[in-house]
Amino acid sequence: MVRRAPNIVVTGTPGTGKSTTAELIAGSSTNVPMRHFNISELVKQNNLYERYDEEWDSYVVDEDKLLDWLEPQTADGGLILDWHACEPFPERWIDLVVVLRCDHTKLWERLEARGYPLKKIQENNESEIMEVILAEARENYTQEIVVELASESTDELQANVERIVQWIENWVNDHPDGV
Ligand SMILES: Nc1ncnc2c1ncn2[C@@H]1O[C@H](COP(=O)(O)OP(=O)(O)O)[C@@H](O)[C@H]1O
Repeated sequence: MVRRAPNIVVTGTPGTGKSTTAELIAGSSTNVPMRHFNISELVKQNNLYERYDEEWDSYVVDEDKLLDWLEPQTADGGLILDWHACEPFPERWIDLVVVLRCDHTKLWERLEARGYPLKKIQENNESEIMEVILAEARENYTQEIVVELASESTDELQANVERIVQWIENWVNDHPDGV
């Protein structure tokens, strides 16, 4: 199957703005239709988990099941994979990895507003300070496709969406026969 539109990962610590960004990209009026896959929701809806972890109030993803489910979807491209991890996605599927970043004080406020328990806020805050997801992206994908973007204000949100949409259009123009 030929990929006629790129597959993009939008990753980052919870609260950095992945879903907001991905939704806006998918909703942009462009001639390249992109589908937003919120992986956490998708895992719940399709039972792609091993179990529910009560302590962390989250599902433990069955990565084999997730990848088997995603593989046919990725074949013709046009996916935005929105998740707080990127390492499981095979490099051959992916054309761009966007890592969203947010100042840890702002992130703390966003997670507090979301009603996360203190322990979960602290864990995510620390992960953002330690650049865990950025390191994961850099370790697992060729450097040219990894882009780090600050997402701390609505101006930045809008600029990021415009930049990614433009990147998608350029990709399609540069690959008239797909990849
Ligand atoms: N660039 C931004 N500037 C200001 N607020 C933002 C920005 N990006 C996201 N938000 C807000 O932060 C919260 C978390 O965003 P969300 O997209 O759900 O993050 P994630 O999907 O990474 O967990 C939401 O309330 C959202 O409106």
